Amino acid sequence: MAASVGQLSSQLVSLPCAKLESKNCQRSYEKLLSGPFFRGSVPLVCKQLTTFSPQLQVWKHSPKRRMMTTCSAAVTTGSESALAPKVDFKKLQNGSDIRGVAMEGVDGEPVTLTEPVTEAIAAGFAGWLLQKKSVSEGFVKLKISIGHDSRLTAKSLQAAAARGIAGTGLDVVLYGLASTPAMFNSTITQEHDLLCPVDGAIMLTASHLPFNRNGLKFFTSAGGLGKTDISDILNRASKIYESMSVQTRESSQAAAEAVVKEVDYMERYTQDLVEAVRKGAGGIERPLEGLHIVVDAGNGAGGFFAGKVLKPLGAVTTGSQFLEPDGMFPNHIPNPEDKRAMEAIRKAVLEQKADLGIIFDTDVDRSAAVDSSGRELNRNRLIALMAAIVLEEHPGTTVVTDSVTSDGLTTFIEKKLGGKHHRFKRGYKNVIDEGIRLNQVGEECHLAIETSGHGALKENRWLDDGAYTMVKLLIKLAAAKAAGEGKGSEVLSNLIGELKEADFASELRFKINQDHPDLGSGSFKEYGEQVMQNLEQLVESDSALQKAPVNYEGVRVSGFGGWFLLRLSLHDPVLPLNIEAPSKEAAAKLAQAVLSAVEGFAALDISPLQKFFASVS
Ligand SMILES: O=P(O)(O)OC[C@H]1O[C@H](O)[C@H](O)[C@@H](O)[C@@H]1O
Repeated sequence: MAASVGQLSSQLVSLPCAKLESKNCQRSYEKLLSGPFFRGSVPLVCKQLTTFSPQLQVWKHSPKRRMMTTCSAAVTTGSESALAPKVDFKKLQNGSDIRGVAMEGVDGEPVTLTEPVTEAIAAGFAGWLLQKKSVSEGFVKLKISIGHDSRLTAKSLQAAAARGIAGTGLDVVLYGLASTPAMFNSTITQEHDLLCPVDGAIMLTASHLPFNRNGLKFFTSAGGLGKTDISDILNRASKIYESMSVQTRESSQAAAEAVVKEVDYMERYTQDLVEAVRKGAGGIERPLEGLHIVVDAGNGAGGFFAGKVLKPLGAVTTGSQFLEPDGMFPNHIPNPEDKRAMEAIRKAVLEQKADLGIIFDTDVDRSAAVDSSGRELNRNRLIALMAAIVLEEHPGTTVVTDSVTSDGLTTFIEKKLGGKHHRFKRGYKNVIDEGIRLNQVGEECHLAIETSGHGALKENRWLDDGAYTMVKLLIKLAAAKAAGEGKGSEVLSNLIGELKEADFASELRFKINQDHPDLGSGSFKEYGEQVMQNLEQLVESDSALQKAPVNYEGVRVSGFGGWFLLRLSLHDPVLPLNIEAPSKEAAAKLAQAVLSAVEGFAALDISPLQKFFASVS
């Protein structure tokens, strides 16, 4: 662990010193320094590099280094001033996650998730956990595991989080590069040699967000923490941060040096995935023998899946791509909802003539697939596929999804599969919590899944695990192969053969300008509500349009053979509009209805609608 990282000033960017030792990261930094993000940030980067020069031997021969070391920017080392910036911890909350800007590099995005802030948040989590556990179990020395994705700030924030926990008197186990679901699993794995189960787990990740961000997710054996607990932790963190001094940070550093241990937990986690496929395939050791499956990890944390899961199961993985972690994400955004990302894995499948393609987001809580014909199995199609598999196992069960799912999906789940589609709200935590709630009130539900690719199964403790979602597809594929049924991934494609899809689907996002006088003294949320109320009134007076009889979020309307949903974004001052229709003309009619309702709202940027009309005319 890089101890001197602990002396970093919060005003400086956190450089992942350990990461710079790898060629990959060196390349990433060269790219960062010569790329468009670097403009205007020279003095700041110089400051950091000067500060960290002992650890930056690796840059000695880089031509960029001369430029950096000749910069006259003052060197800042750890001091009282390191904690001077006031931090609004509440602003770091993003639903049930914590997210912030962890490094410089994007104009107008100052660093908010510094090392001292991360240290305070981790200490806040430790305090929260201590309170929970001591209430229920009496005093025991608790352990917290920490893992991270491939981000450039991963190592330095991991060190900061370790200090925060150790300073509270708890033990710390570092996993290094890990997946979000693996972190949850570490709270339930029973294996003394691995120091498991841990009492709490932290994953450092900002999912698919740009390279300069990072964040924290928290788990206990009861699952991921919810919004209320995150607010509580941030409250505690704010107080801890205010009382931090050089002395307290030094003693946390000393505590960390004494208690931090490292463990290869991913070895165990991947073994569990391998065993799950073997078991599902009827106990065959290499059930994927003869299948060619390519993986695209988008340079996130999911590269393990090819070598540690697919290969031991017998699959050929030639042509798998972007498996090496690289926090600059140089190839595409690791996001199975992203068109470029899906195109990249589609191309790989077709070029390799592979049977299946698998793609993960950065921290592997989301995934999608591509069949052997190059058909993308993401969004509604992935939900339909998972519903088909789960409903074979649990006839009649309810499937909970987010709000932007299609009407075709409802028909498929209810008419073809005989299940019940419960279309709920956007947000993976909302969807998963609703699945859990339904079971509690006596409605059987085995699958809760979002179009984003977050999918959670009751059989997997309601954990949204992108790797486990793929395990379910692999079991199906292995069974078909053993039975000599179908070629490639036909068995998967056939399962959703009757899913009706709209010829036209689009998502437009209207920004609300929070500084616009039209907002008056109200919030953007209130403004968004007004827009939606206006739309609702207009729909009621238009006989061509029908409001959805059951709806949990925004305004969902059917008409002209299609539907639209206007809702408030979960996090941003944005109103996203989803439209699906049988033709461009029908889509234009639906969009026209929305336009008439929103055009009077001056703070709303409706230019995406104008562009939309231009594209469909
Ligand atoms: O409401 P939006 O801006 O579309 O964002 C909604 C999305 O936000 C995050 O990415 C969550 O992880 C997703 O679960 C959620 O669906």
